[in-house]
Amino acid sequence: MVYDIDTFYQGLVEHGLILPTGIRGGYGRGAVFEKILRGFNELVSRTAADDGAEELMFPPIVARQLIEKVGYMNSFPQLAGSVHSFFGNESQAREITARTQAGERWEDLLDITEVMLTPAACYPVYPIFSGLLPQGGRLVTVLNWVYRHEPSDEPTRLQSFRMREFIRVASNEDVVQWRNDWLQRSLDLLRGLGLDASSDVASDPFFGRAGKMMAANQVDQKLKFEILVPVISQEKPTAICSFNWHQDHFSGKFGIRNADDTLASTACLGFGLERVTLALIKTHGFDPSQWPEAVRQQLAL
Ligand SMILES: Nc1ncnc2c1ncn2[C@@H]1O[C@H](COP(=O)(O)OP(=O)(O)OP(=O)(O)O)[C@@H](O)[C@H]1O
Ligand SMILES: [Zn+2]
Repeated sequence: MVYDIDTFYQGLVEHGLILPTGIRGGYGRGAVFEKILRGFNELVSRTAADDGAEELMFPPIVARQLIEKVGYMNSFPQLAGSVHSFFGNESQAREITARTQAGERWEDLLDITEVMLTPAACYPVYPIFSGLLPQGGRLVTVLNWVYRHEPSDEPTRLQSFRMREFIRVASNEDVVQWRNDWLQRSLDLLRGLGLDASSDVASDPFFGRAGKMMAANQVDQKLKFEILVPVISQEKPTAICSFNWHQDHFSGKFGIRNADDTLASTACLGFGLERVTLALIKTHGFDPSQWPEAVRQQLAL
């Protein structure tokens, strides 16, 4: 297999799988790309069918207060996306028109709104767990568009993409057991699609010098695992699925308690749906009609 970012990108464009928009990491997705992505998402749903996860849906915006409360701006300010709008009067509106027509900067005429773009599909879920959990805790699944400010020419690094997540809230033991089970289940699922998947301990891209220590701590405590598949490089495989154990980070902030009144623990796992789709395309080729029959069947292609 040859790994070259430009050739891969060109191939994706030539086969109509992705549609350039002029935004780095913001290309459109063609019908075939979407069919693969949805096929995979449904395969995940079938795999998890007996778990009885509650399926919830949120818009791709979150309350600014939620972002502040979970400390996102301390950890990942470089990735944040903030929504601003216009609150001014007639003359200020005319000023915007004049400046945009003159090619001048105009954003100082905007103000922040009450919302930010959702950085991870699981964030809106934690506040709804507040209070006393039922015996055995809860399991929720969500699919959402997320935003991260990391413009790049790599087709696997997007500014906006979809995450299919499962979020478990329960006692420490139950949450860790659930995470371990799903790590193996996800590996089996991805290998069953012919992907060269392996797992490893990982860390989040925390900002700055203090962030380096947080990342080291995360690795030491094995709080984050990733499943990796070679997509744009053999030496540096791409994370297509992540498992995060937050311990009592969210439970403490939102007052989430187990049925026995102890502080709960949370964990989430997220499939990066575009990355899984790209890993399948890289592995099996640009034309899904030529993919192995067993893979086509599982994805209902
Ligand atoms: N820039 C990106 N472009 C495309 N896919 C991405 C990008 N960043 C992350 N992903 C995908 O999303 C998955 C989850 O990302 P990440 O681990 O950062 O979020 P998370 O597990 O929800 O973390 P947390 O909830 O703790 O913020 C990754 O495994 C990857 O597949
Ligand atoms: Zn998550």
